[in-house]
Formats: sequence, structure tokens, C-alpha cells
Amino acid sequence: MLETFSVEFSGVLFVVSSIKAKVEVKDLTRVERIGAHSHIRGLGLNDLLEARLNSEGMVGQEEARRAAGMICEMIKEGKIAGRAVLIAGQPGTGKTAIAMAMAQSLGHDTPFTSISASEIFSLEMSRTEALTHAFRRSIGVRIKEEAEVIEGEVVEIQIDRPVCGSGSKVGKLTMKTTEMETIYDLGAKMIESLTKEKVQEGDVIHIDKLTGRISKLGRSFSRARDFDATAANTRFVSCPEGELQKHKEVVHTVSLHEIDVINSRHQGFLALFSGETGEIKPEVRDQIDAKIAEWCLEKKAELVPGVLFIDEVHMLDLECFSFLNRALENKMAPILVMATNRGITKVRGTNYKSPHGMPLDLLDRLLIITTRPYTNDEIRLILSIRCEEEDVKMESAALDVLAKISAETSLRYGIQLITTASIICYRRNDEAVSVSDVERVYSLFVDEARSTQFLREYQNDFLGDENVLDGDMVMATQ
Ligand SMILES: Nc1ncnc2c1ncn2[C@@H]1O[C@H](COP(=O)(O)OP(=O)(O)OP(=O)(O)O)[C@@H](O)[C@H]1O
Repeated sequence: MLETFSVEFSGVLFVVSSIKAKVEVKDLTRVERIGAHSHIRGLGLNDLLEARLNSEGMVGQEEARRAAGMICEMIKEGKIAGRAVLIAGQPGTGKTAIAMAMAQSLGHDTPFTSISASEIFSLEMSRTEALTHAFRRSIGVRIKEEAEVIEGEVVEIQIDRPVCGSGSKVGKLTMKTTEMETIYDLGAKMIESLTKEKVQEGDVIHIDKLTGRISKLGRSFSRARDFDATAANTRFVSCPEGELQKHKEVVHTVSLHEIDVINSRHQGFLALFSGETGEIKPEVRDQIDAKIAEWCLEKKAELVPGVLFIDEVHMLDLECFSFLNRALENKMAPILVMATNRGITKVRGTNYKSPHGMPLDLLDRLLIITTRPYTNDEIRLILSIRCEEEDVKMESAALDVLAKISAETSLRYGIQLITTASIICYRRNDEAVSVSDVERVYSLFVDEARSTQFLREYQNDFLGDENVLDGDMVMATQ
């Protein structure tokens, strides 16, 4: 649901918009697709920020998870801006998984933007503009508004349809708190909103007097036994106390980028949907920053520094790195978390070699977290978590074989074999994946090492550059 509202302070009109994920009646978790990191639910730390061996979908990597947990605490306090963290380690050692776990443990209130460094290289806007977008998307602004609201439990909704069949509907809405009950007259627009929100007797609702917007807060406890069955996501709340009409502080959280887009002259909030937000003039941003700083001083707004995660950071070039160096000095900078699997390599676009393909001056200001290769037991545990996530039953012996294969090839390859092996098992009409199913998919789908071996044997039969394999092998996706 897109909700647009205007805030007017000191005569300047700023339009801000917040996109609220409307809680759908349908249980969305059932139709969610399973992604590479969908089993990760958090960092799996205890109160002392120590990593549990296997918790919230995370296994092993205790030191890295603990360090990430400390960074999260720093972010939650919201006082520190402009810190940068680098997660460095071999491919498949859980760098992205740790970043995703950080996003989960920070919760919905903290903005988290995740990009891959290669996304910056777009033809539509300059690299520094694309990075600025990402930076500003990671800073939230909590804007507080005083609003006149009617809040109470719905006692009765009475809608009168015109006798002739045409003309607008009118009606009456009876609402109560623990202390009073009032009847309100309803016009056609309010009736439409009530119908749209599917408001029923027994619901506790909130009506914004200025805009007429209705929000359902939940179902009253006193009416919990009205139905034999209720939806899984039904929230029960108590009937409000005191007056029906009250002044309430309403808080909206939007990102700086959303405010930029809506206030840039050539854009409208619809640009947020199309994603084609284009370049935004620095003057617009300066004006917005000045206004927000003013609101913060007046305690009408609060900045929420979030996290910008840049994966495959070695794909950035010198211009981008120098931009990052400068942008981190800004008071409004988010916490920057980067990940790379590169060792000592060339900085993109130069002939200079440097650790992780990043300039030394930037490396110098980073907190670096390293990830280490997994033990066989850890790999087995991760694979069993993935089996559960993908709803695949696997015999213990098959899991042992798959863990051994993963240790010799890669964890990612092992994870890929889970679904494919389960298809073969399904065809056999069996319930659990067996060792022979794993062996079958291992022979059907080759891993990177076997594929390279195959190329070495048949190189001359392929089209393309000769003898590349004997020279420099292209590293990963670069
Ligand atoms: N400690 C862990 N606990 C649970 N799952 C993990 C863990 N580490 C990695 N995984 C899972 O293994 C897969 C590969 O990990 P991930 O993509 O995080 O590796 P990476 O270090 O980012 O690799 P690359 O350097 O190639 O980008 C993912 O599905 C990830 O969720």
C-alpha cells in the first residue's frame, strides 16, 4: 500500500511517502520462494553476543558472527555513522549469509540496502550518483506528526442503501472505548473505506480525522470467541481506554532517497515504483539535508542510520573507492558493510595491486572481519538445514556423502545437489534421498573442477581463444 502524506514545517512543503507492506490475509510464507539465504533468520547470538554453534539458521563462523553482532549493536544505538566494515574470506564461506543475518537481526525498522558492486555500472547514471542513491536509501528519517484521531472498538456498523437503488449510501458507526460510546454519521466515502478495510463489529480501528484514513489495529479481546476459527495473522488487542477522540503522535519512517525522489522536480512518487528515479540535483539534496537537520534539532524528526551492504566490492573502481572514502565522512552516512572473496589483486581500472583489490587508504579505515573455511561437520549441518528449508528428507548416509562431496568441491555445489537429488528420489517414489540419488546427480552435474578438467581434455573441440587454460584463468565473474 502506498501512503503519501505531506508534512509542512516553517512554510516549506515536503512530500514524503511511505510504502507499508500491507499485511495480506493470505499466509505469504507458504508461497515464498526458497532463496540462497532464506534459511538465515539471524546471527544466532546469545545475550553476551556469543555465537551459538547452530542457531537461527547460522552454523559455525563464531568469531565473524560475534563481530557482526557487535556492529549490529552499534547500529541499533544509532549514534555512530560512517563506519565501514569489510567481510573478507574465501568463496562460499558465508560472507553474504552473515550480511543477510545482520539485516534480519536489525529488524524492519533499520533500513538495510543490499547491492552488488557491479550494479553501480549502469549506463543511465554515473557511478557516484548510483552510489549516492544507495547511501541515501540506507538512511531512514523517522518523522513525527501530531494527528487528531478517533480510536475505539466498533460496536455496530449500519449502512442504509437508498430505496430507489441509486444515490449515495449513508450510515451510522457506533464506536466505544472502555469509558464511552458514540454514534458517528457515515458518508459514502467513509463507507467505502470501511468496506475496503473489511471492518467488522469487534474490530479496534483508528480513523485519522484529517484524511479519513482508516487503519485496523486488531480485534478486540472481548470478541475473541465470536468465531470458531480465526486467521493465523489475527491480532487481538484490548479495547482502548479514555476518550474516543484524541491527539496522537504518528510516526512515519521514510528513507532519504524516497524524500529526494519525491521532491526532485522531474520526479513524482510514481518513480519509486518504476525504479527509474534518474539523477537528482545536488541542490535538491542539500535543501532536504538542511531541512531534516532543522527538524532533528526541533525534535520533529530523527535520523535512523541503516546499513548499506556492497557485495563483491572488488568490482568497484578507483573513482568509486574515492567516493566511498569521502561519503563516509558525512554526518548522514550509514554503516557500510562490504564483502569480497579476493586476495591481493589489481584495483579495477589500474595496474596497482592491493589486498582485496581495494586502495590502502580505504582499507585503513575499515574494520575487517574474516571468515574461515568450514569443517566437514559444519558443512553437514548447513546441508541438513538446507534440506529442511527445501522440504527434502535425506537419509543420514546420503547426507554424509553430500557433505564429503561439498568439502571436496564447494558448499554451493553441495547445496545445489539437494533439490536435484530430491527429484530423482521423487521419481523413484521414495520418501528420503538415498546415497544412490546423490551419486546419480553427482555424475549428472559436474562441479567447477571437473568442468575445467573436461575443458582441458577437449579444449581443441571448443570455439574460442586457444590455450586460455594454460595462461591466466579468468577469476570468478570478473
Ligand atoms: N555459516 C553458515 N550458516 C548457514 N548457512 C551458510 C553459512 N555460510 C554459508 N551458508 C550458505 O551457503 C551458501 C553460500 O554462502 P555465501 O553466499 O554466503 O558465501 P560467500 O562467502 O558470500 O561467497 P562468495 O564469496 O562466492 O560471494 C549460501 O546459501 C549461504 O546461505
